[in-house]
Amino acid sequence: MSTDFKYIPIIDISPLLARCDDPKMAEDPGVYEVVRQLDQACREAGFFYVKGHGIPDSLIKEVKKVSHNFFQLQYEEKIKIKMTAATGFRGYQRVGENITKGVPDMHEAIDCYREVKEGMYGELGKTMQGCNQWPCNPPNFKELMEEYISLCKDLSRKILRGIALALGGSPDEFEGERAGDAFWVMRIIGYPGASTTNGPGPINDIGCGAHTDYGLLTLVNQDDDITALQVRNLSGEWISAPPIPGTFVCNIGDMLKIYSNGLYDSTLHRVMNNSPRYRVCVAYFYETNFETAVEPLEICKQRTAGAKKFERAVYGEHLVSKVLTNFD
Ligand SMILES: N=C(N)NCCCC[C@H](N)C(=O)O
Ligand SMILES: O=C(O)CCC(=O)C(=O)O
Ligand SMILES: [Fe+2]
Repeated sequence: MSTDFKYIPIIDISPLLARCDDPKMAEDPGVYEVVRQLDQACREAGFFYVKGHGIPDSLIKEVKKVSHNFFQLQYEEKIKIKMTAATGFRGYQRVGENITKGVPDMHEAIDCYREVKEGMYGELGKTMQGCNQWPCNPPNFKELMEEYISLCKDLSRKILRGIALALGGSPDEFEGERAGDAFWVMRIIGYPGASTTNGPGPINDIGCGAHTDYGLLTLVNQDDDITALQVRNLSGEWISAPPIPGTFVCNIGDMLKIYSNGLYDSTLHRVMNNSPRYRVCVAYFYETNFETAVEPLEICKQRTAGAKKFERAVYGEHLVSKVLTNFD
């Protein structure tokens, strides 16, 4: 974020998607217009809504519905897929178990990651080794989520082709060695309603404390009717990202900040569910290849001559250091 934005722009990306795998996509006026809007949104807010994304509304809704149903179960039931170090930090965590900047978050969640097989990524990959743990109800929970993940992955890749053009690169800047074998994370998150935070039990109203996301691009599928996600602008004001039916909220992660040499920032955001109702959000995080060393792109260095140069980082190291400090 580098401005005092007051709202988060909405971008209809359908012209980009229509020409996305055409090598001449950059010459298309419709694509050009989407790229211009992406560039502006990424510079000004680091956040934007996408509509015209092509993921069926029925699937988007179903994913939230089964998530609500899971969180309504008794603790004994949810704990059957408990997240532990032995499962590569995959699975269910209770309210208060996730910690942001030292403070327990008022959310429960199921964390999922791309599968990491034994020996993959050597020593670095060890922390994340494991398979996802899925609730057994409904019986198609896993299948539904895997279908959703596959569509989110494809959509993220396509949005990044637009962002690559916006940075002045070629469309496949974030493919191949950089993100051609993208790692991904998905968090199915539940935020109890505000009234349940009175009396014994949860002790603050921060659903998720201020943080930035770790990778390239996040796709947020949030419940309709509850405004809880807030994004910080340059003056430090918290700007709401209310649900807009038919859209995803997208935001830039730390790896894209580095690639762009700070042209685009990974904007701080937090979640406060002040509504009395339980809120669900399913966040999909599209990342670089696990072992890729991320450094500012040459084209971005030229455009930011003299400005701060960001340090080289390895995504997998960044993720592991976060995962190891996210839980008590
Ligand atoms: N994979 C991603 N980006 N997860 C975002 C979680 C943010 C909260 C976490 N406790 C933290 O402090 O990072
Ligand atoms: O609940 C939300 O709207 C966003 C959650 C989030 O920022 C995250 O999980 O990284
Ligand atoms: Fe986030």
